[in-house]
Amino acid sequence: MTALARPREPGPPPAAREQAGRQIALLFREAPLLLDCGQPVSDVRVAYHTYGTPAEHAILVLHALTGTSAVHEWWPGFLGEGRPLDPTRDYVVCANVLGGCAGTAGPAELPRVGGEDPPLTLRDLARAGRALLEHLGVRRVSLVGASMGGMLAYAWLLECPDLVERAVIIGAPARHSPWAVGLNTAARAAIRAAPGGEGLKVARQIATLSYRSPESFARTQSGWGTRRPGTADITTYLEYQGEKLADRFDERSYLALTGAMDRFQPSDAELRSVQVPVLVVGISSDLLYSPAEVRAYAELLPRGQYRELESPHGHDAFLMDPGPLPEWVTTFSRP
Ligand SMILES: CC(=O)SCCNC(=O)CCNC(=O)[C@H](O)C(C)(C)COP(=O)(O)OP(=O)(O)OC[C@H]1O[C@@H](n2cnc3c(N)ncnc32)[C@H](O)[C@@H]1OP(=O)(O)O
Ligand SMILES: N[C@@H](CCO)C(=O)O
Repeated sequence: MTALARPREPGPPPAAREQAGRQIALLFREAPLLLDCGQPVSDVRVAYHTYGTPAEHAILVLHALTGTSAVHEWWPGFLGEGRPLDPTRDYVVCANVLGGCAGTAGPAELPRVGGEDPPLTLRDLARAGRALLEHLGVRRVSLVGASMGGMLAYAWLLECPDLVERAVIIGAPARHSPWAVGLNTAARAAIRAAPGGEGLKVARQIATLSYRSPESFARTQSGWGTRRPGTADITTYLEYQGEKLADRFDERSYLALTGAMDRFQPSDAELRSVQVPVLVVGISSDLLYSPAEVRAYAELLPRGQYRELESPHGHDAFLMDPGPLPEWVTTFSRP
């Protein structure tokens, strides 16, 4: 990998905002975390939020690619009394993933391999999450994950079958298709070609197109010149989304996490070994992970069920147009 600009001190990127209620655990002090690449890592910092009263059973929320542990910020409609993640009856836990940039140890704090950031795997991320659960005294979990969080739920099902009671996987495949790897390849190439933030902006523009749909943008961004004379609204929208991500996210985390998603390639036989009930939700207009692709993985799971969220807004419908999703999560995620 070409050296990326903006070398900085270990820790979250300067732009990362402190979040209310965020807690930090220092894990792997006595026995190191052994990454799948063979590197041991000690003293791993994990940032997390909890909601509700500590209990042996938790609902573990697994966030998407650029997400954080602050579920109340990015999924407010799902968290609260009477909602799917109800702190008056559930113990809800969400941790920023290993390799992320919202408080948990990111690539700059992990050992380099061959002069590069370590090739993290989703199973590494699950093992780091498992250590947090042990730290919190949690013995059984229901998983709720969307997008990268949904792929990470598949990794948890395979890596920690003794802990997982059930899972809700939203808008996620068990393996990345060539299409998904290709989109990430272009995004990473943009970051490497223009390190220091400019490439990350382009990566976000590419990703944003894959997170929505032609109909979604026809409905919301069909104007011209609303923000800048003579310029299509979709152009200024994508530019703005790129700026916003570059302000809050770290390019090395983007490379690490998209790489971890791409290299997660469990076999059909592994997926057929999953013993717990799993609700898999596809999104009707998802261009990144088609509903047919998502459904095919549900059908490999012995106790998989499939439902489809009808929305014109594409992959990000789980954030912007969830429809009946809260009800589905409520009925499925509790023991
Ligand atoms: C599951 C997870 O972990 S996700 C967590 C990490 N990700 C995030 O926190 C971001 C999640 N949010 C999103 O991705 C989006 O907000 C969505 C998909 C939920 C909703 O998308 P949208 O309805 O397009 O709203 P979005 O917030 O992206 O855009 C609105 C912003 O774009 C601006 N905007 C809208 N149209 C234009 C335009 N044509 N040109 C320039 N700017 C524009 C608005 O002024 C607004 O600005 P603001 O953010 O400063 O208030
Ligand atoms: N838009 C969300 C979901 C992408 O999968 C994110 O940025 O994390």
